Amino acid sequence: MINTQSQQHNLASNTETSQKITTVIGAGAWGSTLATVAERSDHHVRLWSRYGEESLESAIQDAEIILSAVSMKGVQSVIDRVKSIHIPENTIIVTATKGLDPETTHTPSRMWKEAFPSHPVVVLSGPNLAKEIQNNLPAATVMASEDEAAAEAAQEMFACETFRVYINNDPIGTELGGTLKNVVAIAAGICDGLKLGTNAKAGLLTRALPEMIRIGTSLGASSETFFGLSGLGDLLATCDSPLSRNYQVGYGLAQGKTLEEVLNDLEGTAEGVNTTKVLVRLARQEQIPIPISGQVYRLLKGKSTPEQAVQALMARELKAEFDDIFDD
Ligand SMILES: NC(=O)C1=CN([C@@H]2O[C@H](COP(=O)(O)OP(=O)(O)OC[C@H]3O[C@@H](n4cnc5c(N)ncnc54)[C@H](O)[C@@H]3O)[C@@H](O)[C@H]2O)C=CC1
Ligand SMILES: O=C(CO)COP(=O)(O)O
Repeated sequence: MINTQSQQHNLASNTETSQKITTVIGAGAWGSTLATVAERSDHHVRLWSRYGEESLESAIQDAEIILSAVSMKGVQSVIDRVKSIHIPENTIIVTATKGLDPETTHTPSRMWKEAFPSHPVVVLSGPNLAKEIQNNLPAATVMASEDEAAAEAAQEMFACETFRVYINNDPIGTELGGTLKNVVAIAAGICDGLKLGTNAKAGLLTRALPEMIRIGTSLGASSETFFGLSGLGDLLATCDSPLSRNYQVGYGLAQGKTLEEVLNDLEGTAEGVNTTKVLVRLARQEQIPIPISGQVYRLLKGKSTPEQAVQALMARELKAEFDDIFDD
């Protein structure tokens, strides 16, 4: 098992000549887990950490796939570092980060594609709580790319008995499903922390999905993708599990803790905190209604309490369930 972020590891044996090489950048919870998964699939895996001794250049040399699993705040600097090294144009870049860039509002796959326009870029996203996968429990995920051959190569590289990998051709939808559900997971944690019950939770998640779809389709995603593993699938996983860091943030806020206190106690990264801020900016720009995410935003900013957020959502103007259903 991989248990340190401070070293670069060769996870497979030294007989790398006949094996395909995957380099995983970022040895946090998700990067370490994905390195273990690729090793289970019998590939040669290198796990690179910024704290390790091996240079990035040496770690990515001859890699067929470079997978980035760093948190959002590290994406641009990792891109810049990889860009300073020549990588052949057939090297596949896989991004597993679930976040939005606070400067540009762009997704990680868009940032990678802008930096490497000639390289195939694949998004990995799905209901994938790292701890369960580390414990070898079965899970399914999606590799999404406009380049089918690249998605298939990544699928083959990571699929194993306990990790079932699907492919699709909607990278932006796949990426936004996994990213936007982190905001909803904060709301779900609040809902459970306040003990609002099963009906409230079902109502919350069901009404949150159209918010995700409205934003996603405005950015070019297909609405169908949000009903797949990376959308609805990841909503179900993250919004119902105390393993989720985003859920833990909401749960802690519902206990009356401040955001600072919650984040101090948290193990790892809760991307939903930053994503909420970027999402609200995006929604304002595009004039897209996102009432649930908007309440999460107010809460994170300290502008309302969890109880006030619930009241505000329940007191909204009454409306039809689906837009335009009574139009001719
Ligand atoms: N942990 C999980 O269950 C899952 C996490 N994800 C996503 O994967 C991403 C990473 O999550 P975790 O591994 O859980 O977070 P983590 O907090 O455990 O690890 C983040 C990693 O990013 C690295 N990093 C940050 N800035 C960097 C920089 N400038 N240069 C190089 N490395 C840098 C850190 O050193 C650390 O190894 C997040 O976007 C998260 O949403 C996706 C699916 C599952
Ligand atoms: O994305 C995840 C599961 O698919 C992990 O969720 P958290 O980042 O909330 O822990």
